[in-house]
Amino acid sequence: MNTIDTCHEQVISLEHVGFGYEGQQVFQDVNFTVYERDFVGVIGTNGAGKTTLLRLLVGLLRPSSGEVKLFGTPIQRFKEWERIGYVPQKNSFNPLFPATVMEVVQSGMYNRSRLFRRLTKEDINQSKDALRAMRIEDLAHKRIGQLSGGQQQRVFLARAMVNKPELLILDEPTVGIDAQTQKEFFNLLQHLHEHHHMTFIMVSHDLDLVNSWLGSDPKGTCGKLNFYVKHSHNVECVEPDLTHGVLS
Ligand SMILES: Nc1ncnc2c1ncn2[C@@H]1O[C@H](COP(=O)(O)OP(=O)(O)OP(=O)(O)O)[C@@H](O)[C@H]1O
Repeated sequence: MNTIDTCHEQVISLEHVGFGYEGQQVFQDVNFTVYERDFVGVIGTNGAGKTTLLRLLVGLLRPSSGEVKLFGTPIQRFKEWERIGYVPQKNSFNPLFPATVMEVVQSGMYNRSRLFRRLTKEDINQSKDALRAMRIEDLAHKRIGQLSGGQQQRVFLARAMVNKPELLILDEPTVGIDAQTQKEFFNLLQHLHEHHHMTFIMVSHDLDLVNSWLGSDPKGTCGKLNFYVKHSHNVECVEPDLTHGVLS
């Protein structure tokens, strides 16, 4: 996808990828590459295949042809899922789900190797930082099922960011979130992209936002999908927390 800048490692590559549901072809022969420190905005009409594309990238769907690679490894052999944060479209918790907001956010820190390990003080500070980034510190001890849809979405975003993933995959992340929080969230994403060596791929219906941030010229197309790409070469911040650059 980003044909100009080859100074960084490949984070995602799709090589001749095809996919269809029960005979209905969604993609054919898709080729693109996302490099470290790219921010990719994916725009397309309803049904164009945006969610399907992201589900292929996180291994929830398998391509019917071609190959998906993450960080240079074919996805069927990829194991380092803690390097990736994913926020699917339209999450919601059953009102009876027993976990608190803090527990849901901290569940983003577990992977197979850490499953039975106690959280360290640093882990706890990191989870508080993610809650602060999404302005939900005051909800930390509430049950997730009792929150509004927009509040729950903020919890999913905090959960995806708690490990400070190298690649963040977002499917219409701010649907249902109020305007002020959306603005703060996009400021945070922008800062993380520009100064924290993170790579992003985000589906959005907000063409104005994508154009104002990533430019009005798509760098690639795949069927009915358009990819807008911005690459960062900015100096990186040394501060480890998520919120230092954007929130007071
Ligand atoms: N589980 C499924 N089984 C069969 N067909 C599906 C399934 N999920 C999606 N599709 C079809 O695949 C195509 C792409 O769907 P997808 O959800 O990826 O589109 P999208 O671009 O994310 O749409 P939207 O903007 O409405 O969210 C659509 O024609 C849809 O009807």
